[in-house]
Amino acid sequence: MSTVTAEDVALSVRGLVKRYGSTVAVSGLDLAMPHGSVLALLGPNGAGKTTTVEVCEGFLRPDAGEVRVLGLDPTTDAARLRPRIGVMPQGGGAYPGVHAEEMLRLVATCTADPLDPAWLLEVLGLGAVGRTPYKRLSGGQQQRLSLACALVGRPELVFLDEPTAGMDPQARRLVWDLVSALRRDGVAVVLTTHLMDEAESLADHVVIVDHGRAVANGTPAELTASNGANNELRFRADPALDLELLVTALPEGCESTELRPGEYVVRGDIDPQVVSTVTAWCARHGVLAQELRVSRRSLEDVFLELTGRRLRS
Ligand SMILES: Nc1ncnc2c1ncn2[C@@H]1O[C@H](COP(=O)(O)OP(=O)(O)OP(=O)(O)O)[C@@H](O)[C@H]1O
Repeated sequence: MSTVTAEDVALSVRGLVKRYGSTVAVSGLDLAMPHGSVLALLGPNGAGKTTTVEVCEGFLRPDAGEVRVLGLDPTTDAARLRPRIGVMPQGGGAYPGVHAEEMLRLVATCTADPLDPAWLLEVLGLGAVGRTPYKRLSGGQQQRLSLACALVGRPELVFLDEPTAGMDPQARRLVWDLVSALRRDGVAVVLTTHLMDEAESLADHVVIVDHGRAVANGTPAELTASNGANNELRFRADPALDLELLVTALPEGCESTELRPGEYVVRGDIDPQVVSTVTAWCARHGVLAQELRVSRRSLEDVFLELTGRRLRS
């Protein structure tokens, strides 16, 4: 039987703990991803995503646990690892007076076999602003420049911390296409995002993090299909329907909730019989069910179920 070694996976994290004083930012996190795949880290504000990424990038020292990036320890092997990874930090950042192209060329000189900076700027739609100082670029342009800096050294693994935050839909699509192209070329991509559609359409594997721990782990399809209840039936009607009464009419295992006043969901094994039972029950009680539809649970539904609806500070 063959053994999987740290070199066989792009990233391996076991039992990672990171504290800031009395704050436990990461509390025993495990991650693993193969080469040429996209891993999305999702989680509410303060869940520990950026801290995890910064430990993997070698910017923070872990308090406990084992981290291997491309088979190397990011703390002790930083000099060997840096040329092989790309980093797009949250919010970017640069010397305000530096021109976009100047900055990318500077980063390119630090790498062994860089891509052509002028070509990369064109690819990212920044060809026309190459001579523009960083501080005069729009937020979305600064983000794209930051992405260019992460990619110019032909990395084997890229860390993208909220790469499309603040981008317009066109720029976001461009970044999505780029991430897909990187993956096709065998590059591993670790992505943190608050955009569920971004994770759903890009990621091979999703880890939902809360309070520094993984609370769910799987492909987007696995996560949205968990518990065998991968469909749900939604409808709108007058608020405060007697759902206990509705549930007694439904097959065992189905449950119903009023998500917001007048917005209902039935979860369980939604088959034609359940749809017929709900509509018949509504008809019997004089309820007009509007916008009735059966759909797969979204990643956002799963995320909110696991991490709650309470706003994080
Ligand atoms: N330098 C720091 N000093 C002290 N506490 C910190 C520091 N950086 C992060 N924290 C705390 O660690 C916890 C995890 O923060 P982290 O930035 O890793 O979360 P996150 O999941 O990336 O959040 P967001 O989605 O808001 O970016 C939070 O409680 C945060 O306040």
